[in-house]
Amino acid sequence: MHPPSSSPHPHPRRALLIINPTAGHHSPRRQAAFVKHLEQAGLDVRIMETRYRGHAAEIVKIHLPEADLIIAGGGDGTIAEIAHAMLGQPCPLALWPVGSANVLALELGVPFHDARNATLIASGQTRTLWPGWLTTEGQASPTLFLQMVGVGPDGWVVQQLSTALKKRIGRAAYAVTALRLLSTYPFPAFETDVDGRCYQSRLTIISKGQLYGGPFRLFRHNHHEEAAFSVFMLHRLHPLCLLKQAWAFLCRNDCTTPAFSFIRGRTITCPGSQPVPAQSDGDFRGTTPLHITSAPAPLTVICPARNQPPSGERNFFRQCSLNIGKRRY
Ligand SMILES: Nc1ncnc2c1ncn2[C@@H]1O[C@H](COP(=O)(O)OP(=O)(O)OP(=O)(O)O)[C@@H](O)[C@H]1O
Repeated sequence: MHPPSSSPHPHPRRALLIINPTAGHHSPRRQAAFVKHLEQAGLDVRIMETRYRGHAAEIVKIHLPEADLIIAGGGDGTIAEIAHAMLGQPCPLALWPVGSANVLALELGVPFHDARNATLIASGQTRTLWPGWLTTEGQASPTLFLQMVGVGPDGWVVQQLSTALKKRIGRAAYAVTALRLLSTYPFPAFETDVDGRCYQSRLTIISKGQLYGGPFRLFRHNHHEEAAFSVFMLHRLHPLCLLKQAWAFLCRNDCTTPAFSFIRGRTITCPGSQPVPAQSDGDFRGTTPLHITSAPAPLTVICPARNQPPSGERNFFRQCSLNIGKRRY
């Protein structure tokens, strides 16, 4: 049913590079060097910089017919915005990961070395991904996501995050904001319905990939090429359950505490009698009630062939992440 997942794309030559100049690791100098690498690899590059949120989608709508491929220069939010505007088109999407977290690029094994990435982009090696499709309360139309959705404290942290702080200290801004959770966020319980089964949760993470918050591996499986998701739910805040889970995590044991669930699902709904904040791919998306399913069409993305471990997994984190990876999803 799904199209072939890994194939070379025929002669992509006219590249449209759409750049978010406010993204965490972008600089004009790095941009000039990257463009040179792309040109040396044989691509004709046209550069367009965004001026505001939503501008990248407008650029795609206007200039897509003149491009053989589009390169999204930014973080996960900009990539998702561009991917949404390209959905259903045969034109492939390449990534230039210059955001703060770049979780999708880590997940897909896109090189962070710009010369190597330019060579990959020119090679036209693609995979076919099935993005997620999120609708939240008050949203006129669904939002595409490529990596994950967080509902509850995760959504609250992204909602409260100061853009200036993120620009100054990068990913650490999430941790600093998260410290305020304990004093400010009420941790309400809310319903999460996964393929018709209903759970009580205080934090729900719906993910296409394995990584969370950068190089941390939370899930064992990767569903980028399937119309499915991994779902993590935190059911209880009982300190003993949390300690038990933390201990099992450190000892690399499986843990049967009822505080957590890892399951797989295709359709997720949080009906929400009270509004609970949600984020997708690092941007605040509103509140519950929300509904998640797969996007109506796949997306062709230039990246290495599958079955390589996520490129961002570092040794220390690999040790930790293997623990949680041993568990369910
Ligand atoms: N010129 C712009 N000014 C302000 N916001 C922009 C601009 N261009 C894009 N955006 C929006 O900024 C949001 C965040 O940007 P982006 O994801 O590229 O970088 P980041 O937040 O540094 O990286 P990451 O998502 O990996 O943490 C995106 O949702 C995007 O739509």
